[in-house]
Amino acid sequence: MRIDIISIFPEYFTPLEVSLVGKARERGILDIRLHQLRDWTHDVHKTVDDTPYGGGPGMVMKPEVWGEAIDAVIAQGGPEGAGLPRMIVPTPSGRPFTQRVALEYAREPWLLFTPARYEGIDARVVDEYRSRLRVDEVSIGDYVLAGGEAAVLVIVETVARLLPGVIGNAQSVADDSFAPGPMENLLEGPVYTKPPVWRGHPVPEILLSGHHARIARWRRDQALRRTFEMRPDLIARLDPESLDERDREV
Ligand SMILES: N#Cc1c(-c2ccc3cc[nH]c3c2)n[nH]c1N
Repeated sequence: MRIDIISIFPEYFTPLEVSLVGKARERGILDIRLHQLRDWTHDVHKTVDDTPYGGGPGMVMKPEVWGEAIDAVIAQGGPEGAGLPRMIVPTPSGRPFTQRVALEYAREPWLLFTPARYEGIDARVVDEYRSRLRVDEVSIGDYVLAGGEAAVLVIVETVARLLPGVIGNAQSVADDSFAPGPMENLLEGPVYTKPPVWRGHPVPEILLSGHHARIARWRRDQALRRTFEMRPDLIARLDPESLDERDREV
């Protein structure tokens, strides 16, 4: 997968050089390219923003600069056969970024991220590229960041771990909270490792039993309880068909 990120803070993406994403890049699973938006300005101050039409606080990012930058990245071409990139615009007013959306993105050969700053990008940029590309305006949550870069970090890491070969144990991905399937809309329960007792806190006996069916049942019970406690809104979204008799008792 090829990922291009255009930003006025390319240094914000240093975390993508380490850990899981960094290793995926070293192994050639991910090709991430960073671009400094100011490289497409033409004034001595490298201006990327201006005052909003209609008045109001803050500044708006200029369409000309973004247009030249996006056109240049597209012109570089992507992976063979990839065609044009899917453009992802982080914004608090976007559709929710969920595990299901991440799975969609993980199937794409080429993603182009355009994280904004200030009050956002002139709306005509999205209008322009919707006529040429698939453009997604997405939000990573109901709170307001100072810019889109942190959202790109979240999205890239979430997508990268879904790529074949990135996570050693594919079952771990399949067992994720929110992963489509038996765990969709369920939170993962508690996890434990050695020692069997730590500061007087024992590991639940069932986990030491070696009885895999009972352990699986216990884990599902814990997931249902945790979801009920922490995210009752998700319980309402559970498909009743996916619940067995035991689930209904939890
Ligand atoms: N995604 C997302 C966002 C943002 C966000 C995204 C872009 C900009 C540009 C200026 N401020 C921004 C906030 N806030 N909260 C989210 N869930």
